[in-house]
Amino acid sequence: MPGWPRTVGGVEVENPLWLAPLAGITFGSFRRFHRMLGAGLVHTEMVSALGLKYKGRKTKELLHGGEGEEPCVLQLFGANAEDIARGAEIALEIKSFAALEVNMACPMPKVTKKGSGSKLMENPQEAAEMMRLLKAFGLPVWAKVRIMPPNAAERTADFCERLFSGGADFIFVHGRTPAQRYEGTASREAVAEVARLYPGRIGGSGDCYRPEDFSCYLEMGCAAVLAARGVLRDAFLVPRTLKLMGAEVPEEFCDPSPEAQTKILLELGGSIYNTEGGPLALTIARRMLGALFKGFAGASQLRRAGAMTKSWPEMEELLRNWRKIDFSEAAQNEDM
Ligand SMILES: Cc1cc2nc3c(=O)[nH]c(=O)nc-3n(C[C@H](O)[C@H](O)[C@H](O)COP(=O)(O)O)c2cc1C
Repeated sequence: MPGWPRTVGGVEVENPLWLAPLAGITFGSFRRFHRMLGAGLVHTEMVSALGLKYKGRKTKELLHGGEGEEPCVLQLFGANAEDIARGAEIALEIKSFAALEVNMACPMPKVTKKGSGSKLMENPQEAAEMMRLLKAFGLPVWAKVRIMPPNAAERTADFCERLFSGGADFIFVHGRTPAQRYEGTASREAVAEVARLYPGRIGGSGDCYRPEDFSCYLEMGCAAVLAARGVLRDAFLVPRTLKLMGAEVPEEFCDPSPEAQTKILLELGGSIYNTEGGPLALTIARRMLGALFKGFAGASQLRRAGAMTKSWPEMEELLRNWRKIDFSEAAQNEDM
């Protein structure tokens, strides 16, 4: 992309469109997939610092990644700075990361009731201490926050200032308050207000579904933007946006034929099957069917057939053969 690569938040990146942390989704194969499609940086899903501390095998599996995903940022969640630091220490014994990030944004009760996620926005001292302790690992230290509710004692910018004073190198601001969870509209203006105060140090998140959503955050002063639910609706959102921004993007990622999309989904599913296992391969492939094959004849029948598959090998078989299947009979029956 013109003017890139550049260093943002202490990490060298090819472009400012990055894959967000998504719990249950941004595991290794999914991260590699989106790096291949062009995302400038990827995130792990949020990983429990306490889970790492108590040697949870499942927690450690969340870190698995491998070649082709770099730069990858580790996102941790926890309620106190010591736990976060210990979690980071254990994680870095397993794998290296481009930066260490703390989740101060998750609004879900199972996270906030233990003092983690967006609950940390009510505890700025502990949040800043997390940044301070993470600095000791010599990697860039990042945080992801939400905008403050209107009645809060501090403004979003005040909270960010505390994190920067603690040593934060980069902060993502999601333009929803914790109480909004994932409902309503994200306030880009509230994110931009903070971005204008800290040029180059704020990333934006919230309601990025179309190329112009990403451009808007960048034009308003954000140094990077996160692709989150948007890539679950349109798998090719990032490459299409990059192309519009002037990046060189392989044509097969911008206007992919059904065959090319099938190949990509088979590769992703196969990689998940081999690395993370069959049940996850099936779940993600079903989900991705909704984000692929838009506008092609037989796509809705394929989605329906995919929803009926009971294992990844069955789904694989369907994907290999769907162009040869005559869905017309099924479609006729549906029309009746
Ligand atoms: C299924 C799902 C899982 C998420 N998991 C995380 C997470 O692990 N860590 C985090 O900081 N944010 C998480 N988020 C929030 C996203 O990273 C992003 O900030 C949010 O979805 C707003 O962007 P969007 O409106 O473009 O989807 C998650 C969101 C969704 C929908």
